[in-house]
Amino acid sequence: MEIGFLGLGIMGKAMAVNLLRHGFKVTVWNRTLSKCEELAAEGASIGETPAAVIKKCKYTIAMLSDPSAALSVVFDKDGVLEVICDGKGYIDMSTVDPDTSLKISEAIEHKGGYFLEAPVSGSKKPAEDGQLVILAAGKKELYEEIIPAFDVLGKKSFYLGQVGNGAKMKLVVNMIMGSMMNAFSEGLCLADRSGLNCQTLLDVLDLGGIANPMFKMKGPTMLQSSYSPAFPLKHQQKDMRLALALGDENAVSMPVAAAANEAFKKARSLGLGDLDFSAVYEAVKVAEGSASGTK
Ligand SMILES: NC(=O)C1=CN([C@@H]2O[C@H](COP(=O)(O)OP(=O)(O)OC[C@H]3O[C@@H](n4cnc5c(N)ncnc54)[C@H](OP(=O)(O)O)[C@@H]3O)[C@@H](O)[C@H]2O)C=CC1
Ligand SMILES: O=CCCC(=O)O
Repeated sequence: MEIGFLGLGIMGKAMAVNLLRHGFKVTVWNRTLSKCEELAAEGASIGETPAAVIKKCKYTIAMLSDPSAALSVVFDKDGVLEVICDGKGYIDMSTVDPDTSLKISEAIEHKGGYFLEAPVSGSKKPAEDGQLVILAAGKKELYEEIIPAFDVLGKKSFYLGQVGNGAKMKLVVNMIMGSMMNAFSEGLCLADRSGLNCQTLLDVLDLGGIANPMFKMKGPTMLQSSYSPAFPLKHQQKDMRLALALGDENAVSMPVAAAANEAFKKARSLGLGDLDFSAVYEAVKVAEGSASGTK
């Protein structure tokens, strides 16, 4: 199967490499074209524009930062829409809002192409290991045809029905995750300020009913103020913002998520947007007066 891949950031690069290593022919494009070289060294072909990739491949996957990037790659000059046609499939795995997905879907189907949204749960390491959780929605036939690739990229795929449901599911999951990360950060601060050992707190948490992989993985690095990005904080804040907008539309009051969003915004204003989202801990520390340097 020949697959196009648009967007070679933290996730896109890991996913494209995985496809190559499992025998797929992959043609890649990235806005910063130099990032394609590493993939070429793994055997990928390079497309000069999104349109060139679509032209060459029956199926193209996109993994882009946010709604404006997802729209730009489809609608701008040399974009997907210029060449997509009957029989071609476009799979957007970026985390965007349902309206963005719908706009892209309608434009592509208007040209005769097929569209699937398929955001993912899981970060850099699961992307490298093919252990993502795929939240797909849209054209069922395309979902069925692209399963061999999803089986390489993920440990489980869900088909959620009409376009928008994948985006909504992803935003709900990340809204919960962002709120948890804030509660965790406040807990670490409280433990520290009240004279407890934070490592002991991590050990206690890990043995109880709220043990979870995120606390286990991020806790030790947070205690070292080490935030090498797996999931950039600016993207987590984008997801909180999009989830809150979904809450607005549905008249769902989400004071916990709103407070968490404020903390991520504060962290961005402190220049932490490109670090891992766990760096929100530094913003929480600033708020209570015990910030340290980050790594
Ligand atoms: N990292 C993670 O743990 C996870 C991320 N996600 C989601 O996946 C998506 C990608 O995340 P991630 O790989 O971490 O992000 P990165 O910031 O590492 O990569 C973003 C990608 O989008 C491209 N891009 C940004 N703006 C534009 C634009 N205007 N036009 C064209 N391309 C653009 C970048 O190109 P360039 O190289 O030129 O900047 C890059 O390829 C996001 O939607 C994120 O929320 C989902 C699950 C986990
Ligand atoms: O969108 C990013 C999700 C990160 C994760 O699931 O660990």
